[in-house]
Amino acid sequence: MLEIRRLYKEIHGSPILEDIHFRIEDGESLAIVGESGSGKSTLAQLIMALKQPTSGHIFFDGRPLPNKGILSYREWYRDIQIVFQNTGSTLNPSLSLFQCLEEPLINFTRYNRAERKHKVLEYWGKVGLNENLLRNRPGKLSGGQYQRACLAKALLTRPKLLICDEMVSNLDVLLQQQMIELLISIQKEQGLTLLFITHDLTLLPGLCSNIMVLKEGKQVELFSTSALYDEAERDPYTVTLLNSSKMFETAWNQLT
Ligand SMILES: Nc1ncnc2c1ncn2[C@@H]1O[C@H](COP(=O)(O)OP(=O)(O)OP(=O)(O)O)[C@@H](O)[C@H]1O
Repeated sequence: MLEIRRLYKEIHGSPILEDIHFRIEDGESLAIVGESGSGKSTLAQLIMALKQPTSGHIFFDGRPLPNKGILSYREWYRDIQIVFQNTGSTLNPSLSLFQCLEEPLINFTRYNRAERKHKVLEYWGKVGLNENLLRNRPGKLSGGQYQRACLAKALLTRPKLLICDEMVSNLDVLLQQQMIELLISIQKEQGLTLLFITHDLTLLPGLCSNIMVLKEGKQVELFSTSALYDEAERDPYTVTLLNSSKMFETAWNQLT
C-alpha cells in the first residue's frame, strides 16, 4: 500500500532524511519513533505531499506522490489523512465544530446536506463526543476533546491511511491511553492503515505491529513491536529511547 523507496530530503543544503525505505501493507500499523529533530515530521510532510523529496520515491497503492495537477492531490488527500499534535490550529477557530467537520465532506464527497449531517454525527459519536458540542467553536474544547474532533474530521472521508504525527503528545497520560484505545478500536473496525509518529516507545505495544527508529534523519532499525523489549536484539539507540520513555512514564505516575 504505502511504499517508501530510498527517500532523501535536503533542506537548505543539509540532509534531513537519508535513504529511508519501508512498506506498510493494507491494514498494518507502523510507528516512526525518534527524538525531536530526527526528521519524523518531515517524513510525514513528504508523505502528505506538502514537501517534495530531493530524491527517492513515495508510492501509495502503486501511484507516485502527486507533484502536479490539483486532481492528483485530491485523490491523494481522499486516501491519506493526517492528525497533528494539538496546537489548536487544525480546526478553523471561526467556524462551528459542525462546519469544521462538514468541510472535508463538501470538498471530497457528493453527499447532500442531510447525508453530511448524518456522517458528521456518526463520526462525532465514534470518537466519543457529545452531540451538543457541535454547535460550539473549536476553542471551547478541552485538549482531549480537540484531538478527538481532529480524529473524527480526518476519518470522515474514510481514508485508507491515517498518519498520526505526535497526536497524543500534548495530552496527559490518562488521555493518551484513552486516545490509543480509541485508535485501536477504529483501526480494527475500519481496517485502517496507520502510520503513528511519536517519540514515546511505551505507547506502541497493542497499537502498532512494527516500529521504525529514526536518528538524525537515518533509519536505525525496523522491527516487530513484539521484539521491543528484547534488549539484546535492539540497537543501543532504541534501548536508550525506550529507557527515557520509561523514566518519563514513571516520573509522571509518581506525580499523579
Ligand atoms: N523548513 C526548514 N528549514 C530548515 N530546517 C528545517 C526545516 N524543516 C525542518 N528542518 C530541520 O529538519 C530536522 C528535522 O525536523 P523535523 O521537524 O522533521 O523533526 P521531528 O523529528 O519531527 O522533530 P519534533 O519531534 O521536534 O517535531 C530538524 O533539524 C529541523 O530543524
